Amino acid sequence: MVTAKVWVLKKHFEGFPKPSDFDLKKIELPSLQNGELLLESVFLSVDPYMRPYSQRDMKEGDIMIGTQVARIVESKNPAFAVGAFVVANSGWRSHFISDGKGLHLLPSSWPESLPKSLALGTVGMPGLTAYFGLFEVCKMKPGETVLVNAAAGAVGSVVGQLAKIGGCKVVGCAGSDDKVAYLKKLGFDEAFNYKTVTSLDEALSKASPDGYDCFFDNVGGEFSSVAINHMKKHGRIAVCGAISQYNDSVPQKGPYVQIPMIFKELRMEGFIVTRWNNRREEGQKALLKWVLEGKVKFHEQVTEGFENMPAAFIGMLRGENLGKAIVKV
Ligand SMILES: NC(=O)C1=CN([C@@H]2O[C@H](COP(=O)(O)OP(=O)(O)OC[C@H]3O[C@@H](n4cnc5c(N)ncnc54)[C@H](OP(=O)(O)O)[C@@H]3O)[C@@H](O)[C@H]2O)C=CC1
Ligand SMILES: CCCCC/C=C\CC(=O)/C=C/C=C/C=C\[C@@H](O)CCCC(=O)O
Repeated sequence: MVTAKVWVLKKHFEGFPKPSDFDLKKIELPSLQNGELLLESVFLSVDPYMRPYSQRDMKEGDIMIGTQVARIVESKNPAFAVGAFVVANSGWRSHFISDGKGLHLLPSSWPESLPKSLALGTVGMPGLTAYFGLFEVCKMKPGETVLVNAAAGAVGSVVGQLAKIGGCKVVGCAGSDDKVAYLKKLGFDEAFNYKTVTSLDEALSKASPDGYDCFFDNVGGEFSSVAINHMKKHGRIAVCGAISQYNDSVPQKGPYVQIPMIFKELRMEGFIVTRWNNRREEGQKALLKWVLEGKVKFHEQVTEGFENMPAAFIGMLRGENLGKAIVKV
């Protein structure tokens, strides 16, 4: 019998999640039935979506939602060999049993030199979000100017690098000087710390006096209300996330955007990356190639220990991560 450790949502979050909102429990796993496999989580992802989704999809006592890279420990399923690695969507669990549905084997071309945790970040859901958000929603063209916020994060850092590969000028913002330095290292043309600029309006004008063709919005709120006024005519806004609002107990009341939308004839489109689940392989192949060519660089904020999952999650929401926030079991 294998004892699995799991993190449950003890209490729905009110404002920022607190350690006391979580509970660590143990579950005895049964023996495998035919067709089943036993897996152990090796890397787990902590992502912003968990904050709003927990409110919408979970009840108190549920195991926290999330994805992991897991190793197959025992298998009664011929499609999955012991020792292979998969990406699963099984939540905050140290071990779990699966019937194989919803498991994605890591591509056989996955080089030993590359950390398998990238399958949760740059070459996984966040990287695919950047890929499809840029190519399918922003529809960026060479020579255009792209703005991205939360730019030093899992999604934003890939957005900026893909935009550079696509021949664009790239402006990014992040919440610390270290993150800004990282953006410059990644090749962003302009980068600023939105927490320390005296005026966001001036910072956006200085970074691109002619304005922006594409705005990849990860943050929402006040930033977006200002940024929309810096869009060029026929600009496109990809509404990817609104992390500035996820932890609000009382919803923010933003100024209205209709006038710039009309006057500049903007297109603003929200999206969820699962829209392109049928093109997952295409995106992963392209991202893996760019990583191996050194054209897309990555950084992971790795927290050691399953017991530190809540801390890693809260830390990410507070901006403590540079690059993808990962927990190594
Ligand atoms: N639509 C979709 O399918 C998907 C959407 N997303 C969204 O993309 C965004 C980025 O996700 P991801 O890359 O995984 O996360 P990140 O790795 O970027 O981590 C979150 C970052 O958000 C920034 N942040 C947190 N609070 C605020 C705030 N109040 N104002 C401004 N910035 C803040 C912090 O960076 P900083 O130091 O810059 O403040 C923090 O590091 C999120 O909104 C997420 O929900 C992600 C995946 C899929
Ligand atoms: C409930 C209001 C949601 C508002 C928008 C919030 C977040 C956007 C975002 O971050 C979306 C992330 C999408 C992730 C997609 C795929 C998975 O890896 C997560 C699957 C979660 C699930 O559906 O089980």
